[in-house]
Amino acid sequence: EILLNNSSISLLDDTELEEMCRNVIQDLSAYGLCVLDDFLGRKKGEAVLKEVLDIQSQGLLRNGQLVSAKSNQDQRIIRGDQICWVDGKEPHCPHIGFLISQVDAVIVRANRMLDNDRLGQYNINSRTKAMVACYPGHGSHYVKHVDNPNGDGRCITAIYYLNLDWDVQASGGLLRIFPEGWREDKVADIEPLFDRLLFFWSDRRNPHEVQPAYQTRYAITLWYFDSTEREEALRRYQKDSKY
Ligand SMILES: Cn1c(O)c(C(=O)NCC(=O)O)c(=O)c2ccccc21
Ligand SMILES: [Mn+2]
Repeated sequence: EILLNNSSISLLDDTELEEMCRNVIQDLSAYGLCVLDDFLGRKKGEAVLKEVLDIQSQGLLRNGQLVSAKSNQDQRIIRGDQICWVDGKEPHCPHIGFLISQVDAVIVRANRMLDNDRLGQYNINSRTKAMVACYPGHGSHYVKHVDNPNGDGRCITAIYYLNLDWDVQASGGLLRIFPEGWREDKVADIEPLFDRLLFFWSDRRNPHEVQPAYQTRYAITLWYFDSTEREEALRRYQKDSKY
């Protein structure tokens, strides 16, 4: 995992950053999720997209390992996603690195703003590498799951979407979150729109699924660790911490 450096420089000025973090904290506390649109702006967003397309054209995306699913009768392909991990320092993807630094800046600041150094009950000081994901279309999807069901340390999932002019009616690919505590019939449907940044608690509060996509669907995901839960998890599973 990667330690956050508290000096992540934000594109935003301090007031704007403070304002954005207040919004993130409020929404996470109230709904368990937060959507920020136009996070980088069109130009920088397109530069990130171009780097992802380059990664894909170089064949660096590997087929997402099959999820050992229970007896789901008709679902032949459990997941058609293709992924690769990027730490953002690589010379061939400076803009992905820039995106990561901007998300880090929000998390670092938000972590500092609330309850003397804690985001809610968390203290975040590290994260995973960035997972670049592509759903190739043809109905590729991701079954309902929880990112961190067993306390592996991950507390916030951050997903940045890269899909220009995405139309869910035609192309599917909706992220449907089933937030714990919401009324039975209430779900959060998030469209994977270009330059959209989504935060949500990574634990059992947010089961979610990616509905079948019929166009190529790109996203970059970062998972942020709570230091206490992470230390505990590393003690428990020293060997196989895959991040
Ligand atoms: C490809 N992909 C995922 O797309 C999601 C996920 O929940 N995505 C939500 C989304 O893209 O809106 C995952 O959670 C995930 C976890 C491990 C490996 C691959 C994974
Ligand atoms: Mn997930």
